[in-house]
Amino acid sequence: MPRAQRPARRPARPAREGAASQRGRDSRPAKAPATDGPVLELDVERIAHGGVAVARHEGRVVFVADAIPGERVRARVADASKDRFWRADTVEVLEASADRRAHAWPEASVDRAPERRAGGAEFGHIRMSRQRALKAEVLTDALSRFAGLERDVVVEAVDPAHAPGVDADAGTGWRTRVRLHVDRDGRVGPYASRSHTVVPVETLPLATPELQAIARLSDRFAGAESIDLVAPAGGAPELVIDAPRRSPLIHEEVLGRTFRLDRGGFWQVHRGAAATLALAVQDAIDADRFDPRAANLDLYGGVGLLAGAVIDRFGETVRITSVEADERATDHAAANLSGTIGAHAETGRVDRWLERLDAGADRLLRDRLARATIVLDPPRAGAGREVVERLAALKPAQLVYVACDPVALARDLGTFRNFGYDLETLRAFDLFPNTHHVEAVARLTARV
Ligand SMILES: C[S@@+](CC[C@H](N)C(=O)[O-])C[C@H]1O[C@@H](n2cnc3c(N)ncnc32)[C@H](O)[C@@H]1O
Repeated sequence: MPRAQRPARRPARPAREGAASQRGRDSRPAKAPATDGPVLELDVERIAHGGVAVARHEGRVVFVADAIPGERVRARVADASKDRFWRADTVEVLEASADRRAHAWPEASVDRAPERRAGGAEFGHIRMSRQRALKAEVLTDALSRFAGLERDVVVEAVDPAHAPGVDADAGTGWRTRVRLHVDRDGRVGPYASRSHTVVPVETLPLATPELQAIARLSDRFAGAESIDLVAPAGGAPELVIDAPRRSPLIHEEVLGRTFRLDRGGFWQVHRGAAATLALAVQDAIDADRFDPRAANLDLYGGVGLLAGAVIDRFGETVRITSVEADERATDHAAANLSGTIGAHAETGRVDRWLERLDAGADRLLRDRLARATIVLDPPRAGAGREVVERLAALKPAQLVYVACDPVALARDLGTFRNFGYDLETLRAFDLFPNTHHVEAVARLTARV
């Protein structure tokens, strides 16, 4: 039976986002978009990073929401505060793309006023194959602009075998974590796009069927701030009112491995994402370059998902250290990897941890690092120049970079190139159907 829990006291607000994305990076502006801006007729040219498309009005770039490249739309200007570009929301489609479809989440549809559209499904009006093609374009464009790499990318759908309950054709039923917000009247819903306005909803089609069943969307939660819905693979779905900072343990199961974690801790959101990424990392590692006795690393390791994937591919003799900033997650990683003698989990910020490693490494350790495979899965901002420089200086045999932001990935690949590491393989996955988000897994090796 699903359980509903309420802590005795209101906790500090956890640093997590709304329904649009739940990977722990916040890009919401503080203000609600204008509702009285001018309406423009626009020819939509191409897709941009961030789920909007590019059009032009009197020479100025206008980023348009809820449009598809090739369409002609009427769009209301929501933000004209910048000289270089404006933001606008489609209010009417004058010439529709052949790829336009009825929105996967009617409460996010262009039929509603922009400020009443549920956020978190900004590609829901686009056919699935075109959604993936647009995500591929964004990735290709970012690689070209920020890394100087000309490369075509295919965005792969999640294998249905790893995603029971997910409707792959509609891109629905996949979200195992949903954060909803509560308005002043106690009504519950996601924020509207780019705002803090709560949009009460009656449906949550992107959520897994078990979360849809327990969501209590017509209830009033007077005095509460947020509602979290969590559907772990290894237990009952839960509805949590105002999640406490310290949350109880849950279990996730991935390809025969069980992971324990905090209910409020980081975990991949799509029902099939953890398996997809574990397999993709296994696949990305070049076995000829892999040395189980080397000082292998799993950076930004969370509760040890990807270290576990490395061990599962290469066996229990693997030595690997998982590094993660969150102490609770590190504790779980230590427990989750405890079956492997050579696996360790350490708490630390990757930049500082690498600095200490570099300062203290003797010749033997440097040799083990030079034979290492380093997996890194940073948050949305990417690893950044300092971490990339430090990693390249260790001269590892190969790196496997898991990325949830195409521009951050491309920037870091550009830096890696400057320090002698080239992109060898790249795959991309549609782990966030009906949103603009895309995940990529890249292998880098030293230029010879
Ligand atoms: C995208 S998640 C990946 C987690 C894990 N690889 C997985 O797939 O479950 C990024 C992780 O990095 C951690 N993190 C964020 N910034 C960090 C930093 N500077 N140093 C170490 N860990 C960090 C977060 O707490 C989070 O667990």
